[in-house]
Amino acid sequence: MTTTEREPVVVDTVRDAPAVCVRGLRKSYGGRAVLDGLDLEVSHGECVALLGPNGAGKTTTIEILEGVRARDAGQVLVLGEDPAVAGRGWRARVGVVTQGEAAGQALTVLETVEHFAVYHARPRPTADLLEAVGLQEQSGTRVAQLSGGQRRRLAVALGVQGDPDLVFLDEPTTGMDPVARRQFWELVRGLRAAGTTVVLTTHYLDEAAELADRVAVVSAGRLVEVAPPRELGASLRRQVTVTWTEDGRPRQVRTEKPEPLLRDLLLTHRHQCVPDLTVTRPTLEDVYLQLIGATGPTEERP
Ligand SMILES: Nc1ncnc2c1ncn2[C@@H]1O[C@H](COP(=O)(O)OP(=O)(O)OP(=O)(O)O)[C@@H](O)[C@H]1O
Repeated sequence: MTTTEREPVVVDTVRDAPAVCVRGLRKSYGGRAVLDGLDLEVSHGECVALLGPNGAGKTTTIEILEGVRARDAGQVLVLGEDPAVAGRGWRARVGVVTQGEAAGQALTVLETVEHFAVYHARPRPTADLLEAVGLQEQSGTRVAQLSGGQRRRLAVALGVQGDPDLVFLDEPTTGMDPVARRQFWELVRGLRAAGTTVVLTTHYLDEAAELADRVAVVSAGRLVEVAPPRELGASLRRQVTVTWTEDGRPRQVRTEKPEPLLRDLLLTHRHQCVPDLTVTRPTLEDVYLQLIGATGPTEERP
């Protein structure tokens, strides 16, 4: 090869495309818009948590991405294919944990896991899977006799049994006790470490902060904001809330620069104790509640 010749640049468009790409997604039920132009991108190997109030459209979104619910409009690509028409090869690469029951009632946990193993080309070993979700001791228990949290664990086991490239988890830890939740978090971290893309919905802010590279806040069928948990609502986070009691009444001021207010307060009180003075920055929960418009107005200072 001469110096003027170049290696051809090969662009693998499927590999370079995001794992999930959603543009202008719309869905109505009976004329009522539930998804109103939602946009979302998830990179390969990323974990994105969808957060939003009840009825925001999270499950509808995730079911459209799984290919089990039809959309009205918008573009959707999951692992480079449109889920509405993707075939068996695509399905084998996508794991799903729904909010509903994943298995029949009469079989034992072990029988259930082994029963579903035949649907996968390379199923994860049953013993590993039961250990990962903390169900070893229940392997001989019938599904009908499992607690709600144990059933969620079984659903998670079945969702990741085929070692998928991407897994959708719809409220995976609802009903789990704190120990089971932490076990589940470990399982998700293990999936992430193996390069699996994870899209999950949750109502637990600590779970989103713990697991997600980015949190996508959905409200009224639109994406309000998407950012790493620590950066979510950056402008809101700069706001400091100062509270104190004045003439027996609680006062609250939100400001980006609390110093002048604090100086005024200290001067007014002649550098004595300002009653019930607190100075706080918003938590993830505060930011989330503001993003979805669930908190009332407070006094603002520039
Ligand atoms: N099959 C359906 N027919 C009619 N309305 C539906 C249907 N499925 C969902 N909805 C409505 O669409 C809205 C969004 O529901 P969705 O389940 O997507 O919300 P969500 O954000 O997942 O809520 P939650 O946090 O409570 O699970 C809700 O008002 C719900 O009642």
